[in-house]
Amino acid sequence: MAAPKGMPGSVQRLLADDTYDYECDRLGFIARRQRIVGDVFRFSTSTVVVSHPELIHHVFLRTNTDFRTEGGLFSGIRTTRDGQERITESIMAARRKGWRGVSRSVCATRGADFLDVLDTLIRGFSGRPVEVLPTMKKFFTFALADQCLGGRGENVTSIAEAYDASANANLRLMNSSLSLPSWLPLPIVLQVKKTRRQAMSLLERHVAARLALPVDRPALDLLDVLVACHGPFLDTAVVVRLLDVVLRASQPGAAVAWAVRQLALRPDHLEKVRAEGIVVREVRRGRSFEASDLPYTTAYLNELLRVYPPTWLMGRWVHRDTTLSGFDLHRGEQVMFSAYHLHRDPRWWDNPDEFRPERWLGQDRPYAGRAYIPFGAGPRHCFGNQLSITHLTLAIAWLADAYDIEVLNSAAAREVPGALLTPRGLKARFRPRR
Ligand code: HEM
Repeated sequence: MAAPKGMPGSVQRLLADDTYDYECDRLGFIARRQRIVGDVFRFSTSTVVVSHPELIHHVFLRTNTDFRTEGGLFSGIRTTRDGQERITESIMAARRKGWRGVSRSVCATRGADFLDVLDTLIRGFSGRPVEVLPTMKKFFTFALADQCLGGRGENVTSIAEAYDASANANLRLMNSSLSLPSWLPLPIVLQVKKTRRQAMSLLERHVAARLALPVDRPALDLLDVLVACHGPFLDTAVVVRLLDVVLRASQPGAAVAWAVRQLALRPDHLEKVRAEGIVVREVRRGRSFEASDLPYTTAYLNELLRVYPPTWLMGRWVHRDTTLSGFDLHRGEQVMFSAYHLHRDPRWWDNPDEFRPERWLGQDRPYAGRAYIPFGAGPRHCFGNQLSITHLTLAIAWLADAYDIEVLNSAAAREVPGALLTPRGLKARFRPRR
């Protein structure tokens, strides 16, 4: 495929592109290239990186037309063009039904259950050291499975277990930046396929049982919404979509892990979150809730997602030949952009390296232009953003209020920019305060 003419960046080196340099230091590599080359640069013959918020926004807005999100080998069960089209249509149909994540009212009424499960889990460790990231990922997998599939009281535990195994295999695969062909019989590829098949078959049975219920019923969870707009789409498309949704539990899991680390590092912020503890205790007793009831914790979460965006790197496939900022892009190429770097760019933020939740408490947005994208933007922005904001605000407020948190290896827990940005290896102790 011909490279776009005139685009700055590496001219292909013999047998290599920038992959090696990138693999040595992903975050540093992007920052350096952007500084030296500019806001658009070529990473390899088929990949372009953009860093300017307006250009990123153009890509977001032109998704579903010039650009596509689906396209990777493991983004869905079907990799045929036809299958991808159906999945895209299924998602967009659910969005047309008004689904912007799980509705606020459903989130609110389930707040007490959510906190009960979190508290039981953390108390169960009885002050012993906890591996924070896997614990939180697993917790959110169960919380999401409940919210997306279990609104009618079905037991979704075994589906959540299968999802957890599938998510772990998937993350191991995605942490590698190599594109592995799906037919290659490598253990990791086989593991991804096997765990996904297991989760799929449990899910298919769950969906079939739900489809057998009367049609005119109120939507209590995401499955109800997808079933309602199921219409001409295959059941499998619904199932694939659901699998994808619950796999996203790793993202709130990563965000809470960052919160645990950050709260322990900054007792001044911890005290301000604790000052809102009374609200979260009332939620646990059944009071309904919106994130705005906890203004400081909400600001804290915004800052956390700025400095440590779990989806730190996003991308689009070029669906049809087009241009971006005057450069030609060809079908099949990829455009990548980094929320991490955008959120720390001094052109759009004051003192971007400072972790300061207070920047979110003023009347005005604390950034210029469109420089804040933890949940993406445009027609394919995050499906679960409302749910995540609700869950994360509650979880952070509860952990701060109910526990003394001691992080055991803050310096050693590395900022790992794999498929997600995570504090890999973080360990902490939680001691009940009352
Ligand atoms: C801290 C939590 C989360 C973060 C930071 C996050 C971030 C994102 C981002 C940045 C995107 C857009 C990716 C892109 O444009 O390429 C996205 C898409 C998506 N998110 Fe989330 N997400 C979170 C939680 C969730 C949860 C809990 C769910 C499930 C309910 C979810 C479901 C989805 C889905 C289904 C998409 C794809 C939407 C589409 O293709 O139309 N996310 N998320």
